[in-house]
Amino acid sequence: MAGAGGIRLSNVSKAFVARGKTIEALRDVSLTCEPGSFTALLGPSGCGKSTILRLALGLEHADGGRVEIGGQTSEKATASGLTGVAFQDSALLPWRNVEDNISLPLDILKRDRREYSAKIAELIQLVGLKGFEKSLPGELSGGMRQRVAIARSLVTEPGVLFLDEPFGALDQILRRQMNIELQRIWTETRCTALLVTHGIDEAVFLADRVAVMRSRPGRVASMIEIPFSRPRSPDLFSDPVFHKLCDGIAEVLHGG
Ligand SMILES: Nc1ncnc2c1ncn2[C@@H]1O[C@H](COP(=O)(O)OP(=O)(O)OP(=O)(O)O)[C@@H](O)[C@H]1O
Repeated sequence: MAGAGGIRLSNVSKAFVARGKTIEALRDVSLTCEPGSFTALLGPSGCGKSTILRLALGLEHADGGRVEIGGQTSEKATASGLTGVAFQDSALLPWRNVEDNISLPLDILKRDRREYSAKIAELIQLVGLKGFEKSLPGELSGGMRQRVAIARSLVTEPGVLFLDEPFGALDQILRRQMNIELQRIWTETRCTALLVTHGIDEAVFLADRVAVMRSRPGRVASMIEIPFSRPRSPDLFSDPVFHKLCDGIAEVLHGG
């Protein structure tokens, strides 16, 4: 790994103009994720969570403030392969098999895929897809496709990993399993992770800190430290202290 880089947004603002109307997606957002930490972003629909990720990936430009990834601009961080990203809909190319989908970022960054063959095999093992190397996305279940997306996000050995509702389309049971797997994968890679999610329990289970956002304009309303030690056991999901914390976050989220 290139070394976990931190994520720093300082007083970031971003507005969009659509159909003659200005939408203030983010106003004065500051967020710092220390190297190697796991942060979850929770908030109502439209509060600007994905916009933060898009700014951090250099896919959008802030109107004001600064975005730094590992001390670099987001564009430089993305171009150097410091960042990895996995989206909700897995976004796999249907004509590429598992191995070829995982290696896609290498093609984009014009890296020699042959140098990564051991890494690709290791990632396939890490996400539990050994034996499916040559399978096409259409031959995989939703959970397996998301595992491919996670493996793909890790192929450049990124120091910073962005996850935009990676398990949002999965049912509750599979989602829990994937949460447990993601914890294991993150523990092995120790990259800096920023997870966008609508799941309070998912955020509390995985993160060191949960940032709760509010909308119109999008802003960080509260930062909650998660006290549970690691590794976190699946039993945590049924722990009364865990539930109390989730209930407290739900109150903050719903404006309590
Ligand atoms: N390209 C765009 N053009 C116009 N408006 C946009 C654009 N991208 C985002 N927005 C607006 O900015 C606001 C924040 O959007 P964003 O997708 O970041 O929210 P979100 O918190 O990720 O929502 P969700 O949880 O529903 O995915 C919304 O009001 C959205 O309509």
